[in-house]
Amino acid sequence: MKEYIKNKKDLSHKIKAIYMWWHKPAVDSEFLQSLPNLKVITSSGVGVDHLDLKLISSFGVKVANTPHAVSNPTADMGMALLLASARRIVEGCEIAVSSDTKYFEADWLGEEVTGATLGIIGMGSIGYKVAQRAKAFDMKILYHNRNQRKQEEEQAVGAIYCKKMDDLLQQSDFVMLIVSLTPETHKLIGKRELELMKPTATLINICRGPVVDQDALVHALQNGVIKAAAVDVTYPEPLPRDHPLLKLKNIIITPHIGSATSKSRWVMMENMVENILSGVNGLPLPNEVHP
Ligand SMILES: O=CC(=O)O
Repeated sequence: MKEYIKNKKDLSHKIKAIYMWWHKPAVDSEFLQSLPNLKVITSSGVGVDHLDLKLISSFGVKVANTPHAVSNPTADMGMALLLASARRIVEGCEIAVSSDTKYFEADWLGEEVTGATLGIIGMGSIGYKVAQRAKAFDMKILYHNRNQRKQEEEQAVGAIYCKKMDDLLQQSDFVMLIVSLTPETHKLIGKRELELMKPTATLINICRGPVVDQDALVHALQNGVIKAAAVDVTYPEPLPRDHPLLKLKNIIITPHIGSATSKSRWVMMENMVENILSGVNGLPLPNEVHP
């Protein structure tokens, strides 16, 4: 795209808005300088960790995202990973299709989700939707968040606030990560945090790979520090084919598909169009993200 714009000087002056589809194109100062009349950048999805918001704002350009498109399907994905991990669905599928029928005789058990404790780290809109789903499974819900939710919101899903993340880690059977990736949340879960978790617990990550120290996770899964993990995100994506996580039986890895539903893609496109139309017409952006 950069090359295209460089070769089309007349066009670059006409561009007022761009949409970014899954973090592309890369936006840096050279790119911003080449588009002097740019007013708005709208990014697909909710995470904006790929954008330097301060830099973009210094060029007088606004940024918007599409949070409403992704929250339901990503919450569904969190529950899908939780259930799949607890009931060992992927392994079970391998057993069912295996030619080795001896497998069927193995003493092979999963964990019950009903009544188990779910610890949600990051109680934004996706986190809250996970809590609504978990309530229907009669799970006990703990959450850690920068700000405590309103009492009526907590009561509606039966969620208990843990001011200290450590308390949540120590008490949960399933810990689900749903935070934005920022300098504060980079490697939020490392060796110390994994060691605080129960040896029977499962870590689920549906936000961003670098929120977990992946080397520490490999060590924890190899040595029974925690029981299992289920992650929709890693670093890098995809993992190199010889990565130690790919060799483990007690992890489920999916290829960053939290919002990958046909409905979500439609809503995303609609929301991006709304953001662009508002931005080029000088109106407030429906989903502006502030630096
Ligand atoms: O990863 C997906 C998103 O940021 O929406």
